[in-house]
Amino acid sequence: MGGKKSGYLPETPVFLGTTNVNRARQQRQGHITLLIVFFSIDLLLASLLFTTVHLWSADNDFTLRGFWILLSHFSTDTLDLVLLSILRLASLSGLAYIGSSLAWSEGVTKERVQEKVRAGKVQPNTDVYTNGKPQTNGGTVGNSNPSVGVREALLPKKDLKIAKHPTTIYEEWFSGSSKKDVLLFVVFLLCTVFQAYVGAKCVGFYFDVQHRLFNVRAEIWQGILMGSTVLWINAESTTVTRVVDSNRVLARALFLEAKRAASNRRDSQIAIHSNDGPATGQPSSQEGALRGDKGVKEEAEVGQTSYLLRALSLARGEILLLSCAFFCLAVSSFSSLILPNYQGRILDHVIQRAVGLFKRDVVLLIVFSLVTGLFEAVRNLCFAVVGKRVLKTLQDKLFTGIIIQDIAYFDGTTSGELTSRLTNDVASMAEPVNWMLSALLRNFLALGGGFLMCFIISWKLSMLAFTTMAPIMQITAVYSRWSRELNRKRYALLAEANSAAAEALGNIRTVHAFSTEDVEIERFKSKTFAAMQKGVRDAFAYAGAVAINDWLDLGASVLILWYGGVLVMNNRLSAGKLITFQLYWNQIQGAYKGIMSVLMSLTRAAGAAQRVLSLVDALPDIDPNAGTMVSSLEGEVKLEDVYFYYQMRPQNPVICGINLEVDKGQVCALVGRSGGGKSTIVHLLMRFYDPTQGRILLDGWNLRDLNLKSVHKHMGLVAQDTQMFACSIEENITYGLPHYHPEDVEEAARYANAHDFISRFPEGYATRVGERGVRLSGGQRQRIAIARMLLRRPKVLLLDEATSSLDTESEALVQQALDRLIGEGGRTIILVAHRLSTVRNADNIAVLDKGSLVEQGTHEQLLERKSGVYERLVRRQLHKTSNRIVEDPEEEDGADLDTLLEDDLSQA
Ligand SMILES: Nc1ncnc2c1ncn2[C@@H]1O[C@H](COP(=O)(O)OP(=O)(O)OP(=O)(O)O)[C@@H](O)[C@H]1O
Repeated sequence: MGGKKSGYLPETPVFLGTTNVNRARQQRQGHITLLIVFFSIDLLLASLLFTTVHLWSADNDFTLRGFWILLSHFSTDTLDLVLLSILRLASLSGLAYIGSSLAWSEGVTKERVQEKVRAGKVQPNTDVYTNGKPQTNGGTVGNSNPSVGVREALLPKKDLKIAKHPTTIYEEWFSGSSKKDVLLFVVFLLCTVFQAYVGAKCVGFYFDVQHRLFNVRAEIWQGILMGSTVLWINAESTTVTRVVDSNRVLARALFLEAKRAASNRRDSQIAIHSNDGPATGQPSSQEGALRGDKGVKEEAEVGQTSYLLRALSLARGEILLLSCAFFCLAVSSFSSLILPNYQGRILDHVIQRAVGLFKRDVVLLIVFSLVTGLFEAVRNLCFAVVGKRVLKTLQDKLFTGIIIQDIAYFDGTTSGELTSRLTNDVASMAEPVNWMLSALLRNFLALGGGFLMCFIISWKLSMLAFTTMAPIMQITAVYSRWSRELNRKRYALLAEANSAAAEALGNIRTVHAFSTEDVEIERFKSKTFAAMQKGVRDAFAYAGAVAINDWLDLGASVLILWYGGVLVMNNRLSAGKLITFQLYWNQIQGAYKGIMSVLMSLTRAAGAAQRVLSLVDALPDIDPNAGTMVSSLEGEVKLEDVYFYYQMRPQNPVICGINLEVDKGQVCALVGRSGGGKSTIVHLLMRFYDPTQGRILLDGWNLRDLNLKSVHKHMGLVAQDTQMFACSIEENITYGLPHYHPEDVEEAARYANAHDFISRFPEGYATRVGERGVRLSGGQRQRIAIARMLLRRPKVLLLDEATSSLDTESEALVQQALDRLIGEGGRTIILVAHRLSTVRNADNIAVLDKGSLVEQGTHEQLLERKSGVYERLVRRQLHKTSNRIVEDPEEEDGADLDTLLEDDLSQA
């Protein structure tokens, strides 16, 4: 971690927000209360069952004595249920309490603090405070010992007692997540055992046949008790999970609050210095973060529900196709729901040898099968078309989302990472949309219909079979949560692999020149290997979850056949009905698995969706469409007390309080040693970034208030590294211009000394230049860039060392073009100078060093200043050149000013 930037340190400790802490505490209490309410109802129902069956049905003795007699005679069936309810109340509430205590401690362990700091989510200088005092070592929290102090700073005092205890005892050998997993496993086990027991008890319950009224009532209690158990098992585990998970809520609340407070403070500090309104976000050098010009942005978490809603909103335009799909879905679901009914009936007809009915039902079965198949096919087609269209919309939206981001965002990411988002993530996100909507709805209908039919056939059998449903749901929920997190990391690793590949391929010549193919291959392999490891872990967990679920499924089938067989043998159910029930049960299983597979795809897709949607939703801080439109520019440029640092190096101020004025039509040369901030000024003038402090004025207007797109129409930039597109020379010159005359293109090319070499190509202006212009020489690229800029006739010209990387001949040609341009007048030109000849002719020469303006004036004025930096520079240069044999008159002027200046400034 680097040193601290005092400007960002608040004088008083950050207030951690008791509101959030209280909210989290209330949430925890709410969960436990809910749990107690659930179990109290459970206990009440079990007691009512006991009372109904035994107390009121026996001899109607309502006295305490009668109750006591009954208690000593009761059947174990009902007592068991009462005791079970008490046990549930005690054990699961206790576990929930332990869970919540762990949550408090986990929210603030040093690992979490370090994790946050490492992830750049908490700025060590601004967010973490020891005993209410800021850390003074410039952010050592991330790499040394944050100690209990951090925790103390993060928690209100009375909560520390709970927090410290489990943390200090188990911290070293038992991580928070393991504690949570063990706790959840215990809860799951208890719930499953309790529920299976209640199911078996209720179904095999003994009733006194002489007391029918009481028996009916008892059946009702029993049904409610069992039915509610099915629901509660989920409610219980969900509640406990959420209580345990509230460590996230807590930690999040705390950290967010800290972050917000720090950010607010920073805003107010910046606002004091700046006339341009407050900045937001966090300055951070964190790679790959979502950032705008004002700092890192919080990426909203995309869960399954929000993903589903977003996917649906993307398909909004397809309402006609969707309606058709839904209609087909309704028809096919209804007819497929009827099929098992006919299958069971056919079997009963076979047993009863009813030939007429048998034939009729077979025909109906065929008709319903055909209808189902036809409507299924149309439904699939409609959804598939919707899916493809959604994919396209998503790709377009993401590319738009990426390209409009602030330049600061691209400083912190790589093109490989972005292409990975555009390809892998978009595909992963959109792939389930192809079939997800369809599968989800179809399976939900099949599930609901199946449930209904099962209950109609035999509610007792249904109750028994459904005891396995809740544990299956629980396992699936746990797996999906875990898998989502894992897959998010896997996609991040794949993106890194993509980045590594893109970087290596982009610099393929350097790779070959240095023979670093093996290094690059290893780099790529290490990322794909890590991603594969995560994928394999996911596969194992998936197989485990599926295996347990299958066993539970099979268990349910055995229960159905066992208890159903008993019912059939007692003539309380026909064999056909049992088969029908089994078929519906299979349908429910299939539908449930279908829903789960959709949910798992959703889980995977939600991870990818987060990476896609975060960019789709993120608006740039510098909005190119906002602000006052500019129809024409005079070209007066002014920098007023400008400060700036790049986000990727927030500790390193690049521009430190520069004031500079360039009148309209003037030529201003920026000179100075390498890394002095010359190109940065050009970037600020193009508004690639906004100054951290101070203002840039264009014709007296604050650049921030002007519409950037309209400003750029009047500005031209020839950058150090010329950027070409893989298309023809003509397309490169006319880039971004909707209309142009071919003669103008040629004129611009002539002016830029490019026409001759272009004409020598067999295909002339139609010659394709290759990726990034690889089929052209550096000088040729540079001259095409100048022609591109000239064609737009800009009022303000920014030339950033346009001849820096050229050989003497190309340099002379490019320089000639530039000199002609400068000599022409009428344009404001700001150039980062490389050659003395250009500098000498400038109206104003600004000498920059370490981000400050150390000297400025005309060539003559600067020379008059005896022992000024510039004057010494020129003197030294003359001395140097006089000791050389100068063959080329160009070369005399072309002595490298930077090198001379550098020497000079270091001596000064
Ligand atoms: N995108 C960036 N992110 C972080 N730091 C940057 C970035 N671009 C430049 N810098 C740093 O800012 C400082 C000024 O860079 P700048 O390119 O403005 O210098 P310069 O005077 O134009 O140098 P040269 O003459 O070598 O081009 C340097 O220390 C550089 O390392």
